[in-house]
Amino acid sequence: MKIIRTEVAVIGAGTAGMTGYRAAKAGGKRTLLIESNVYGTTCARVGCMPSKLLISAADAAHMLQAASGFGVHAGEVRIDGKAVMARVRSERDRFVGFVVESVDGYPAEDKLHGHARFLSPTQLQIDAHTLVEAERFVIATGSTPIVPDEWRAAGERVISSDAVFDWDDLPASVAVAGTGVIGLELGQALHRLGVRVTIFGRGGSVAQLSDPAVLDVARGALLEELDVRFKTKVVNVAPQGDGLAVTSEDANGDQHTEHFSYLLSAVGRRPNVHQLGLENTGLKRDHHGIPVYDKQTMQCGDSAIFIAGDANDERPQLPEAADHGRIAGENAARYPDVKPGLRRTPLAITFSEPQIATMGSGYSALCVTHAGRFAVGQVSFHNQGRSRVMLQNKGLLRVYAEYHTGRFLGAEMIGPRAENLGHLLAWAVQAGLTVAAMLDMPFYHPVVEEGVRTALRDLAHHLENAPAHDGPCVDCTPAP
Ligand SMILES: Cc1cc2nc3c(=O)[nH]c(=O)nc-3n(C[C@H](O)[C@H](O)[C@H](O)COP(=O)(O)OP(=O)(O)OC[C@H]3O[C@@H](n4cnc5c(N)ncnc54)[C@H](O)[C@@H]3O)c2cc1C
Ligand SMILES: NC(=O)c1ccc[n+]([C@@H]2O[C@H](COP(=O)([O-])OP(=O)(O)OC[C@H]3O[C@@H](n4cnc5c(N)ncnc54)[C@H](O)[C@@H]3O)[C@@H](O)[C@H]2O)c1
Repeated sequence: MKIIRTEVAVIGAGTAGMTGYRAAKAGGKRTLLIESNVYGTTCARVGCMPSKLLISAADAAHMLQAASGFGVHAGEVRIDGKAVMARVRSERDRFVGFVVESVDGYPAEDKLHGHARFLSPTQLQIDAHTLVEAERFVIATGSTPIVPDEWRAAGERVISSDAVFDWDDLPASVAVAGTGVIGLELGQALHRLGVRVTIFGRGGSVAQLSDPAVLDVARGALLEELDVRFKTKVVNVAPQGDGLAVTSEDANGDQHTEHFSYLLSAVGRRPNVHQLGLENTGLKRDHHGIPVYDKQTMQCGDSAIFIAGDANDERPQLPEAADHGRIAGENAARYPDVKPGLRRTPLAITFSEPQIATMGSGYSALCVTHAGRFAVGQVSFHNQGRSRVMLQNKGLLRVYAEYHTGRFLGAEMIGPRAENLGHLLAWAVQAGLTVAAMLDMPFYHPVVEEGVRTALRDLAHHLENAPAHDGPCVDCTPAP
């Protein structure tokens, strides 16, 4: 058995791990990056980038059909599934290539291939070939799509998002289980590319939304275009011909069996913390098996072990993986003198159409932290000038602010250009702006941002009716 001694060992060469590796090296420590699979990251290989490539193809197909609303007729629309998937794969490979090129640039002695497992708080076993002894560790092992065992038993036509980007043609039909981010992004994209798609949601949730009013509008907007069956569970999956028989059950208990080429399981992702030997580290773990860690430093307890990216399941998104990785790597190098790193205002975007964005504190969280202490303003995009001009006048934006201080707290929306409005509003939250200060900012004409102004004016109006008995939040607002 080979033995390697190092100062920092980083487990996982995804976005969080690569960022953590670079930060620990910049902190002057001998660092080893351990990866069990191929290099290239989830984001580039099977995540953000290939999914957005598929969505862009779907947008192109949709634009041709939507053009008739402007009196512009494109003629017969033909979707060449092989060409669509060839572009998805070749552009994906290009992005993966950049990542692999970066890893190729790391010194050979800094890289080790194999599955890492803790034997003790200072030792890792790598497959059967190497023992790594390190002073400090960064766990950056990512997450894995959940495919329930009873579905998996139906064979290889039950897939996760990982499989979609390796298709060399578009299938005839796909059942999607889950109305989360992946279910909606991929389900809508496939539908727009001519695939027969049914999306099953066991409840009424839509992506990351929590505000009942926005959820209501979101469900309506999706149902106008897509076959989404809310409150309907997939109860049985069985092989049938070259596809699957999928049986679902609605809220009345009525069952329905339909044939699909594939079942795409989009019911969430599980952090990769279960085959890591964490029981040998002495770390305290939560009920999901994730080590209890500090969200500002990424440190697990007071140990020399740090956890970053999807592995800690806090905000499983690419920008967070990079931030976590940097903070974890810097602190691994600095240990025991760890410091809080920069955590940004939460921002999440679902690339459906209409797009969905949430930023700052969401409605359900505010109902707990600010019960009775926040006001709500809103705008419907139905009659919003520029949105109507573009034939994208669907959606609702709800904005939240604290009574008395007028501090802007967050927003949830489905609507046009949500990826852009989401950034604008997240920056306002992080800058600590009040609603009055936001309304002092420039707004051009005619722009979708005028819709934001309408919502903020509505919010300012509601802030004037602050309940007299309630002071500002003592836990979260600086003293006057
Ligand atoms: C379909 C899809 C679309 C997405 N779209 C977006 C988007 O548009 N925007 C966005 O912000 N986010 C998006 N995400 C989320 C984003 O991709 C992830 O949050 C991010 O890539 C996580 O990075 P990571 O470094 O934590 O994990 P990863 O990149 O998965 O890296 C973890 C690495 O650890 C390795 N590993 C695991 N266990 C071990 C072990 N024991 N030993 C050694 N190595 C190990 C794995 O092989 C892997 O290479 C999407 C995700 C998916 C699935
Ligand atoms: N645009 C983006 O930023 C983006 C895109 C894709 C993925 N992601 C990340 O990947 C993560 C995982 O995405 P996801 O869509 O798999 O998870 P998710 O948590 O967003 O959604 C899972 C959905 O499946 C439902 N569900 C759970 N069990 C079910 C069952 N047995 N049957 C039917 N439905 C069931 C849940 O209620 C939920 O609505 C996201 O949390 C997100 O952070 C981000």
